[in-house]
Amino acid sequence: MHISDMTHPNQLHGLSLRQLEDVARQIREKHLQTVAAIGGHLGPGLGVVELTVALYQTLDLDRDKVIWDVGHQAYPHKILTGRYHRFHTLRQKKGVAGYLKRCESQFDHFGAGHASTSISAALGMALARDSQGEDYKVVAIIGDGALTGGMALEAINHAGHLPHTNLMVVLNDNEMSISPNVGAISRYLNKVRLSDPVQFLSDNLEEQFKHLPFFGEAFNPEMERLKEGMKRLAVPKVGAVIEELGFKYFGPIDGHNLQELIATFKQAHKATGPVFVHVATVKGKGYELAEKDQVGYHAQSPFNLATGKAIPSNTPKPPSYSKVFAHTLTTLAQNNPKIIGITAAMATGTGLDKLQAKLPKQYIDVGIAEQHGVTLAAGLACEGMRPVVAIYSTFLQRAYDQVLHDVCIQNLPVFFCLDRAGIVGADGPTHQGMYDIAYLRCIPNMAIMAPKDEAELQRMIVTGINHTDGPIAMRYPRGNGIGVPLMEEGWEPLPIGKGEILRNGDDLLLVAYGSMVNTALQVAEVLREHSVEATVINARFVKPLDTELILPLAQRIGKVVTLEEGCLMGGFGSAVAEALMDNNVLVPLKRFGVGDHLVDHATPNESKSDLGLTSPQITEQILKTFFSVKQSSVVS
Ligand SMILES: Cc1ncc(C[n+]2csc(CCOP(=O)(O)OP(=O)(O)O)c2C)c(N)n1
Ligand SMILES: CC(=O)[C@@H](O)[C@H](O)COP(=O)(O)O
Ligand SMILES: [Mg+2]
Repeated sequence: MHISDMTHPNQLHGLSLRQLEDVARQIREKHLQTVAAIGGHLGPGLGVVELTVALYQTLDLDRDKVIWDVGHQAYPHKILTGRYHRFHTLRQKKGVAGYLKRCESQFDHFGAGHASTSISAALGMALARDSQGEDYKVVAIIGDGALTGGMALEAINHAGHLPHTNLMVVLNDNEMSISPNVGAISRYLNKVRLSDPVQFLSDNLEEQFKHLPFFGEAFNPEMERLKEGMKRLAVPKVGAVIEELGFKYFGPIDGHNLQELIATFKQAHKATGPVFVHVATVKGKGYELAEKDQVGYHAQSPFNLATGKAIPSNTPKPPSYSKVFAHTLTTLAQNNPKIIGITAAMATGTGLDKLQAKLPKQYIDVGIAEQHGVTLAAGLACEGMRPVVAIYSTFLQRAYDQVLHDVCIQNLPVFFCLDRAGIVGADGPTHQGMYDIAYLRCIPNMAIMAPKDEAELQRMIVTGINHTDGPIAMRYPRGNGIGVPLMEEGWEPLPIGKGEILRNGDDLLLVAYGSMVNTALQVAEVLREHSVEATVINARFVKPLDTELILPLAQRIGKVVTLEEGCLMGGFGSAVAEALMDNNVLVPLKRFGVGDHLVDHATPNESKSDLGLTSPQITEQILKTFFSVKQSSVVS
């Protein structure tokens, strides 16, 4: 069977073990070739090739449901479910998504992207099945990293309390999150991984019993109860925690041994109630470089398969915002032991691994536990520490009540550094940093700022560290800075709530925020060619907004445009609009940002173009709206 002919996972049924092993080999090859060519998540999917083939061989995916946690590891799933021929479009505009999407395939039973949701969704489907008198299997596949997320534990708590609800949870335990996994649960699982399979020991004891005369042959309920009790006592307490939580535990099993996987899944399918199958895998399995550097090969840009090296880009690029953030914070932390950097399993993505390396005592990785991380920071702030929560804009959504309830209501000095704020590109709608301006701006006590470039980022970090009157949040985009000179130290803090005028002009007021300030300057230059002179303001803060600067200029110039890389509803433009209206400055205003719709996976430039957020598009819209200049007369 060639996987290019596979359109339905049920085609795995009836294949011999050798044929299944060949299918696994082909999938691994396709996964490797594709990710090397176009980039994406490499290690996670390599680790679940056999798990996917074995599980799907024991399911009927015309009826049964499979829910992958996160979904970054589900490339084998995509290859087996009819997307082989489109797989080369992975994470590209209008191509195959990087995570599961219900609208993409009948076999993507639940979408994700954010971790720790699979067991909740699976339990919901199982309860729906039972209430409708249906009879199909529901299986959640969750990684050991995702299992550190509170939602997963909430779902286990619920499922374990429903002894008659058939649900399988498959733990893909590779001892890794993006970085090495953290926490007591991970430690326990690692200990269990090293034990003999519970099932094997239990069956082995059963065999021994048969040779003991007093147990006899005839079925005797009393004796059965005695045997079960002795087995429970004799079998080491591996998996005991899981069993005590109401799950029947199977494992740990070798996640790359198809025969063992298939036998265990078949046995586990026979069990009733909640079932937990613990599968020990190797992240990056089958590609030596990824097995050796499991952090570095979690995700890759296009790379040379033979050397493992990223394909070099032709033009040298400025440092990334994350890199500048990490360097600046680490430098400040060296002189301030109260600074504690907190990440929720995103040490490499945020750059906090640099702080960890230099000042491990001032670094905390809470695992995929954003809610815990924020309230942990609140506790640290209560006791005079200077907690800095480095977190992607999209992942802070997971801890919204903790920001509001535990930090802002108590007006605690927590510094939130929101990376990946704005359009992120290939990760698509689940990862866009689209909403942080809106979701934070409405919370009392929160100050909110965004730098125009990587040099101002450094000044804002000092500003945030020094701001101890209450909580403060700073957002910055994914990717490289714009290439301005950076200072090694001695960064000057900024006055809270104050913007700056970057350019003067009497015909239009351009008020820009964060990553769109550079765009505003580009727009102003092109407008000049149409004899339109614009004033450009770098707002720096959306809360408090610098109304002393903005309102008089708006009143005098009489035409206002706002620019932000975020949702328009409740965003920066809304803040300016509210300030104009509340102060009776009734002038024409046009806001540029992201409308009330999701932003799908594409390159950031493709998304900006689709959203009308490129400089030429904004210029054209301004000329048309305010200066009745015809379309497409704009020099691009
Ligand atoms: C709520 C949330 N926080 C952080 C992330 C970023 N993230 C993506 S995959 C990953 C690690 C997941 O580890 P695990 O579940 O063990 O899967 P593995 O990569 O090991 O296959 C993290 C932290 C996320 N997707 N969702
Ligand atoms: C699957 C997941 O959520 C992370 O791996 C995410 O894709 C990282 O995003 P960046 O590539 O922007 O760090
Ligand atoms: Mg893992």
